[in-house]
Amino acid sequence: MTPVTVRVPAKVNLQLGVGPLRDDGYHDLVNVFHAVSLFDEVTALPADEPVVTVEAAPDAQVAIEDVPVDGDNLALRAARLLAERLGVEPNVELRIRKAIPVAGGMAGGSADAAGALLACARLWKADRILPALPELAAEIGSDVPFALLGDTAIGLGRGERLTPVETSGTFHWVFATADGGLSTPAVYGECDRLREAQGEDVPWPRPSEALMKALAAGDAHALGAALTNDLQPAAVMLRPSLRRTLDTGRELGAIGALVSGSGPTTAFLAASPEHAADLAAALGQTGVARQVVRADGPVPGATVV
Ligand SMILES: C[C@@](CO)(OP(=O)(O)O)[C@H](O)COP(=O)(O)OP(=O)(O)OC[C@H]1O[C@@H](n2ccc(N)nc2=O)[C@H](O)[C@@H]1O
Ligand SMILES: Nc1ncnc2c1ncn2[C@@H]1O[C@H](COP(=O)(O)OP(=O)(O)O)[C@@H](O)[C@H]1O
Repeated sequence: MTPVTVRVPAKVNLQLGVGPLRDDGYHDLVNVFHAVSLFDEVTALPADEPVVTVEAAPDAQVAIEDVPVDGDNLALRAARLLAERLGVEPNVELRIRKAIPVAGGMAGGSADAAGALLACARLWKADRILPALPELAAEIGSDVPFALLGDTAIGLGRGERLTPVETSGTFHWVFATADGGLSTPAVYGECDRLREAQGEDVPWPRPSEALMKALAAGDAHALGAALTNDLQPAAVMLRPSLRRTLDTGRELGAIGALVSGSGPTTAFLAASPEHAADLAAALGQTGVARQVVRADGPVPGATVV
């Protein structure tokens, strides 16, 4: 059996509308996912037992020591789930090469899970299961189906019910990663706490028309003005230094700035590739980020390379 390598993109949320807390502990969302050209790679090889290894991609300053290499690894969980569904032994070695920040709000673990599903389906010559992968992906995590799909899409429900969104052209991003991650459940919990303290009813989130128009027109300035993230106040409350990072990016000329998902990575939109290069260089010099990374979107989802 030949090894199979799959490349999977990170995401940034262009709109993250968070509805009330549901009885099952999740929140209904309007989650506009946008896949960007920062990729993890997952290679699946035959093995005597399930095993996972993790290494950093060249030049990527990612905290691989924070990634579990036991049964908690999302890629390994995905491989086991797929094997169970196919009725085969989950005997696979998964080699993960990470460029996506760990616990950074860019869905790196979800990307690895999606990559493992596709790589194992190919390794085990089970193409018949490919149409069922989005459903299996949703069992692993709310963000995993999008990592399979890629490009730009609205996620409803927990974020797993996806509809592609029309876009034109390419958008140019600069990401500032941070030292240490933020726990997704902790950020949702802080969001609930802040809302309760404010005592207001939580409005039902709706897709932003301004955002959809900006995406369809390929209008970066309009997109920058339409970016929203309901988790941002909670992420900033838990990591107050993010306020300064966001302000610095705006002062340096970003046409849009927000926390990526549950954070702590921050995302800055540029008007052109040259603007992105200038912005990245300027942000890098301020020392507000662990690492400054440029990426473009949208890009396709999990792809065999
Ligand atoms: C916030 C987002 C934005 O895309 O991602 P990150 O920025 O962390 O990558 C997602 O909603 C995270 O999705 P994902 O990381 O797959 O979450 P899951 O494993 O499904 O759930 C982890 C926990 O997050 C909370 N959760 C998740 C999704 C959702 N719609 N409502 C929630 O309240 C719940 O506390 C849940 O137990
Ligand atoms: N393959 C993996 N890559 C990264 N994190 C993983 C992986 N498998 C499990 N995890 C766990 O999931 C947590 C969240 O991971 P990640 O997807 O990187 O962040 P986020 O949900 O903020 O986008 C990490 O803290 C880590 O403990």
